[in-house]
Amino acid sequence: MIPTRIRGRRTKRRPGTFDPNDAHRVKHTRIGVWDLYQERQTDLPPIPGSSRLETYAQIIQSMPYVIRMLKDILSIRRCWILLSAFLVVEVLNSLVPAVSLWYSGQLLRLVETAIETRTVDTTVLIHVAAGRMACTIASRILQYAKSRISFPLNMSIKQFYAGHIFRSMARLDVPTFEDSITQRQLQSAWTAPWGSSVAWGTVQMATGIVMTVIRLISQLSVLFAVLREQQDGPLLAVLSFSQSLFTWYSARKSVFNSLVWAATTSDEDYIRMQGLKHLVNDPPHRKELVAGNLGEYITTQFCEASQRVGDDAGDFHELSRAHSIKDSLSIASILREPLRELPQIVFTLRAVQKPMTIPLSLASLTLINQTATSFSSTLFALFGESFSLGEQFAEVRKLYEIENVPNKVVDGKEPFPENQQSLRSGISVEFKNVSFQYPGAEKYALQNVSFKIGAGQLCVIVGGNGSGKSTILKLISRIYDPTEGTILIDNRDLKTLKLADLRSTLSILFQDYTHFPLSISENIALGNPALAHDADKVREAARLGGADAFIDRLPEGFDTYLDRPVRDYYSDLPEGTKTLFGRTVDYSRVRGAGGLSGSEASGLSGGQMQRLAVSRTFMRSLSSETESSVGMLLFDEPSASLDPTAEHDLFERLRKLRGSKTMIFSSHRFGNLTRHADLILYMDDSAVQEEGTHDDLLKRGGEYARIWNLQAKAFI
Ligand SMILES: Nc1ncnc2c1ncn2[C@@H]1O[C@H](COP(=O)(O)OP(=O)(O)OP(=O)(O)O)[C@@H](O)[C@H]1O
Repeated sequence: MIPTRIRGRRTKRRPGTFDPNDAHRVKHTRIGVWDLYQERQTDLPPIPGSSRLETYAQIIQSMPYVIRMLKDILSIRRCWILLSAFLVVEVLNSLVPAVSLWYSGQLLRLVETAIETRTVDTTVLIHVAAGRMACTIASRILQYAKSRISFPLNMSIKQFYAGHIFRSMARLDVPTFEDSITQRQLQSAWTAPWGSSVAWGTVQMATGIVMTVIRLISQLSVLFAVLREQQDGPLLAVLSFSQSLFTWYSARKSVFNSLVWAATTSDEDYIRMQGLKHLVNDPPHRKELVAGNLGEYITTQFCEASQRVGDDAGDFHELSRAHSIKDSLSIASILREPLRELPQIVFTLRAVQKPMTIPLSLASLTLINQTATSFSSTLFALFGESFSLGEQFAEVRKLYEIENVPNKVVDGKEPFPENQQSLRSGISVEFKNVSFQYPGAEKYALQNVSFKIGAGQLCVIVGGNGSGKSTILKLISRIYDPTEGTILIDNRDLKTLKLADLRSTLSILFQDYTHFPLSISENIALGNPALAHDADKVREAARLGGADAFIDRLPEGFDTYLDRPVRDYYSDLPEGTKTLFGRTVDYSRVRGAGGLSGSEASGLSGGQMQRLAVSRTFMRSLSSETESSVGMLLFDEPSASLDPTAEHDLFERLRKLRGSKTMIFSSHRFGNLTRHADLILYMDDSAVQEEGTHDDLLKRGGEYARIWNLQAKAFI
């Protein structure tokens, strides 16, 4: 059990080490996918709160989505049983205060009879007193049952919606994903408070409000019936209500503490899920995700991993909270409530013994006092909840609307290519008066650009920084659409072609390539999801990309995670603890803070990173099974971080392996590549200034020739 006792002080750092394997001093607990190690006799700090989501919309507008959400929740396995049980427990729970009040009224009546007639029915007295006690115990047990049912219900709902959101996000293109409105929408759907889901929060809030109303009405009816004939009732009620308000306010204060504990997970599927989540969530990966047609594959992978892990796949703090709830039904906690009631029972019994000396109004006071405490806090909760209901329903609407966010790059209808075999001899591409502005940018990245690259040609685009080279490659792969002009692929308008078909015929290495927070093997394999499980192909691609040698030197080889997407948790470790769970302890992090951290340093050089990216491209374009599915290879500065030998080797391999497919390079460097090019486009100021072969351009004596001579002289 994780103790949750709250203490208002921080423990002092002390010398020594924290060794999770020291069974004498450290206790191990398994919580879902997490292993928690606690120094004995220490507590886990409570989890800090999180902010409310900002939304403003009408309940009516969101109602169809709320109904759909309910249908979805009921369709989840086990959920309708859990939800029914949850509702039954909630209804019973909200009726308990009224029943309890009724018993108190009966006690009052007994006192009244005792004063008037000097007699008491002992059997009824015992019956009523026992009933009153049973109510408090029932209330505690119902609360426990509620927590136990809520947890699996929440987890199932959360898993369901994680898949839903993941799918909605994976299908978005770059301009839509970069759009700030879409970003906000995704953010609110993905990051719910306390790791719970919007859907579960809505269920809780809606049932909470209904139950609060039931509780208030039943309490009020019973109180009215009981106090009908009592004098001084209103005055006593006002006094009691102000007292209970004060109690309610002061009970809200809490303090945090920090003690020695650490938690880690070694669940492969959970770690991978977090990696995939980053992949779909982080903007730097979006281009490759879109161009690589990875959406469907990673969604399947995520859902499969999610299914394998099941409900254990939770954030550490969330699971630990549930774990502490599970163990919180102690004898002391059951007795606490009855003990609080004891004074009233004792008072009543005394009233029975000496009816003449105790004024009846004192008994009424106790009753009203007690009711007021629960009544006022319930009423306040109701106010708070009804204010947020509209907001919460709007969250549900957003949750469903993200699956309908239209992509800005509109899909074409025509299949491509007509003949798969034709890809072997490459694809032609033509720009006709193309101009392009990045969303939100004032300047044109391309202005009135026209050129034609024939099928099977090797084209090199050269030019200074910001001249528009990368933009040409992004437009060919429809990461963006031109603002003006037309692009033809094999003489067909690019926009009419099915996006998935088009992208599967292209293999692109972006200049600002990213690495996914997954294993090295998967980083390469995602170049071609169809062959992702073929370890030999992955190794071959790594060899062609010049990455196999350094990967083999890594302790975990191809299984190495470049960025471990799941962090370890620890708090107040003794200073001597340099490593934990085989990894370096990072003291700079806020200790015990929840959520996903930034990435761990991968320790690879820029050149090694680039080799990995090139390997991914090889995986896509040069595996024999898929040879015919790629007809054009696009490389944006593939050798920027490579040393001269590695660059030379890479170009040789690329030239040999491309066969007769079209290949386009973007480069700053003039030389090795440009001399072999069928076509050179020299770009400057967002436009193509010169075009032709190396010899043509040298003869022409323009800017290309000038820069070539400049570079050649530098090596003399
Ligand atoms: N995502 C973007 N949003 C806004 N402007 C952009 C974006 N990407 C590029 N630009 C701008 O568009 C212009 C062309 O950029 P592009 O990346 O095509 O140039 P480049 O020739 O590839 O440059 P480099 O050689 O430095 O890679 C530049 O002015 C650049 O600042």
